[in-house]
Amino acid sequence: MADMDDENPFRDPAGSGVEDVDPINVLTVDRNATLTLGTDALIVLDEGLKHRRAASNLCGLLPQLSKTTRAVPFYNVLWAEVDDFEVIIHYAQPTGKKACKVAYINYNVTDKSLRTHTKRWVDALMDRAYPAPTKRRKRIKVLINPFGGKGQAQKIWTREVEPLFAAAKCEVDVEKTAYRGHATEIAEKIDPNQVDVVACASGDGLPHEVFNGLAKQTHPRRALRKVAVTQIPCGSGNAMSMNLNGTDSPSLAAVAIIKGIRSPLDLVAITQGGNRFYSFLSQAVGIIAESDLGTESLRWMGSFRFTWGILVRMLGKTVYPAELAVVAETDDKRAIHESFRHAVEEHRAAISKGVLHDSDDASLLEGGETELPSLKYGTATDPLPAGFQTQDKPTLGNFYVGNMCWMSPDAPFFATALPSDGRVDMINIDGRCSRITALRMLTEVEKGTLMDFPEVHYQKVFAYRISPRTAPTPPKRRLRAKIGRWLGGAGRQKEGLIAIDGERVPFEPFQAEVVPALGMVLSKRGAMYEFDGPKST
Ligand SMILES: Nc1ncnc2c1ncn2[C@@H]1O[C@H](COP(=O)(O)OP(=O)(O)OP(=O)(O)O)[C@@H](O)[C@H]1O
Repeated sequence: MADMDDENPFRDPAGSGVEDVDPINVLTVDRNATLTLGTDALIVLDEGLKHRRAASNLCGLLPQLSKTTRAVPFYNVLWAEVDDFEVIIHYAQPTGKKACKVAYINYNVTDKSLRTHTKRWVDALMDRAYPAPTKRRKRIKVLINPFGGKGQAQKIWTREVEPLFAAAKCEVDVEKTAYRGHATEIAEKIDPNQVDVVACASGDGLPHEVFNGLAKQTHPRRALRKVAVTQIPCGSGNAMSMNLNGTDSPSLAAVAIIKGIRSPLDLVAITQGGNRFYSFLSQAVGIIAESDLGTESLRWMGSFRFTWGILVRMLGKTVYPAELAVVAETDDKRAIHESFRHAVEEHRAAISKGVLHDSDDASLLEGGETELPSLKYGTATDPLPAGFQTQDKPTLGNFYVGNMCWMSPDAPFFATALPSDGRVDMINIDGRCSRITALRMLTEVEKGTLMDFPEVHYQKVFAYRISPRTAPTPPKRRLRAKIGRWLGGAGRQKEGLIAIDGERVPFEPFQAEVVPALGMVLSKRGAMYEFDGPKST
């Protein structure tokens, strides 16, 4: 894809390959204009552009524009068709670094002998705009959470996203969520044969509900495998879009969805008490859960409340005691980096050979396995099975488990996370680590190098059980603890917090196990997140 290695998907590719082009790639539309299929982009060469622009040139006061060519990366091309002899191209035009809008190119082919060539040329443009295995004209069920983030989801959808989906001729069906849990109910009833994609105009709460709704269908495995879950970032937490669309801009995310490749995603089966559900993003006990869920009274701070919440608790050396039992693959950071690098290289090789497959697993889709896989390690209330390594952690500070890399726009906590490697990445940090180190960690998170701190225990994990306890406060420190809680926004909080995909669950033991490739998402790259790996080892 044109933008695979580039932050800005709308760059004009340098050297788009107009020299030495095969005549089959050139469409002469009139005496002065040609459209050429370059290496990465459509090249519009139009002598007329010069004159047209000159006409609005404020009586010659502005310097004459001489630009007669422009390049539209194939990634930006949303649709192309020919109607009689009129060639119509819809594309996403950048409007600054973090947004785009629909624009059009229209030309009449004047030479009537070119009918067959024109048709072939337009087909070839569409093939480049949607290289295999990208599906065209996706059937998208859009769910809008009118209260997500700053309550702008409806407006964002109408102004920024809907026109792009329409220009790409996607089939769209829109529904607003009316209450908590509504997205689960909708997803439970979706016909997987009629819907390719559920796009959640929301934060990470709706995708969580949609995965769990699909998991409640009569043939859940099939539904989870067929319907790709995506996010149009409109919430306060937009991690899914950061990881898969590479952006938290709604319009750029819309293009990423239009051009997205179906990619399997591991889901994490969670059991707690009698409940069973799936997590797609993260589980947190302690500082992260508290900074996310326990800072409601600090909403006036905007997104800074998370950082503030973490700072106050870190500086107060807050601990969250728990018993932790883990089935891990490894905690050797060098080996983890190494296997991540290997996965990146394999993926690059697959792209350069053009062997990215569409992830439609025929055996699952055609009447194969349709039920949810049974739990390998039982539930949180069963006796702990063999194979779990148990440790008491009386001074645990941060327990954070991620299935994706980015947890927020500046925070690639889990630098080596992969979408479907059958493992989750687990971070444990002792709450007594020095304040200076804690501050350094906070500032290093954005580089993706948190895992390299010796104080950070980092593991690749298949399953775990955590049983958190409330830390007793020694009588002498009660006042200090109270002030700390108040400063951190948790003045009225009575018990500890657990966040799963950013949503609160009861403060009780839970067990988690990775179910490889159970879910389906759309991604820009296939089997990788939009993160180029940690900056050091
Ligand atoms: N109409 C509605 N009224 C109230 N809650 C809703 C409604 N629609 C969806 N929700 C709930 O809102 C929660 C948060 O949604 P979402 O993740 O989209 O927004 P957010 O702003 O990122 O989240 P948060 O409020 O957790 O910061 C979800 O659990 C969802 O079930």
